Amino acid sequence: MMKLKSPPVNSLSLELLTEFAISLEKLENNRACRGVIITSSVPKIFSSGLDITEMCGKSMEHYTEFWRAVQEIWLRVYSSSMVTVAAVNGSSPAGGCLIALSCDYRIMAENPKFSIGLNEAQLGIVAPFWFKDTFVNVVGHRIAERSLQLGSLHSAPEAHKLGLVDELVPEEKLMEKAAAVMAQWLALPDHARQLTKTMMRKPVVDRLVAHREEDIKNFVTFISKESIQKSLRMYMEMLKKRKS
Ligand SMILES: CCCCCC/C=C\CC(=O)SCCNC(=O)CCNC(=O)[C@H](O)C(C)(C)COP(=O)(O)OP(=O)(O)OC[C@H]1O[C@@H](n2cnc3c(N)ncnc32)[C@H](O)[C@@H]1OP(=O)(O)O
Repeated sequence: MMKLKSPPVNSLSLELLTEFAISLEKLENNRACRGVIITSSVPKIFSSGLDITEMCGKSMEHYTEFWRAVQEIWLRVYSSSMVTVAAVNGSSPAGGCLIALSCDYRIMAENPKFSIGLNEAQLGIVAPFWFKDTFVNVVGHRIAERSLQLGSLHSAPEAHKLGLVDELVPEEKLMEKAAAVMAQWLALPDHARQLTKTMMRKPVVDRLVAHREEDIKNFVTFISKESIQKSLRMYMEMLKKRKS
């Protein structure tokens, strides 16, 4: 099991992304480890997505390093040879949702206050093509298009209805259910499951691998624009105001 632990909201900072990638690599290289449940140890939050402070007021070099780390975590989770189950025990906007979408199966706590979705448009930013591709592969084109254009955050019941999460369970049963799902998936021979997973996901993975540097350049150019920086600052201020 891998528990995200970076209070207060598990925002995906460069440090957390790097630690996450190292831990995944260790598991991946351990032949005895055939599956991983990804969850959070922060109450009510799975992950608040990318750490916005990493994308505000920093240098081009920093944005480059940060975005490479975001790509890396997606490549590792999405193309993992292990069975990956997301036990979504709290809200999971944007990058947090991407982590869950990249797993093989998603179980979410049945709490209508928890929300999940790719809400980038609400921040004035655009989800990159590989976020979009991952989303489309889970929910289909129409639902992904509407949800992305509106930057929707869906409540847990709504997310289940849309197929964004596979199952809802009472919070106290989440880990038990995740373990049961893992056992079910691990009952199959690894090679058949792994080859099937690769067949289904390879086109999307290859697309980023082929355009990785271009994608970084795009991100750095986009995020460095004063208008985008202004939107992000305003969004952070809104988060802080909402609190007080
Ligand atoms: C070509 C260009 C491509 C660009 C693609 C970019 C792709 C990905 C985008 C992202 O992932 S951007 C991140 C999107 N995330 C969000 O919109 C979530 C924002 N946060 C929230 O909605 C809430 O914080 C929460 C997660 C629902 C939790 O609410 P709660 O009430 O429990 O906590 P808060 O009081 O709101 O927050 C505590 C503390 O954390 C700060 N914070 C929250 N989220 C982030 C974040 N993502 N990054 C950095 N910091 C975050 C928040 O401001 C509070 O700070 P303080 O006021 O305590 O200093």
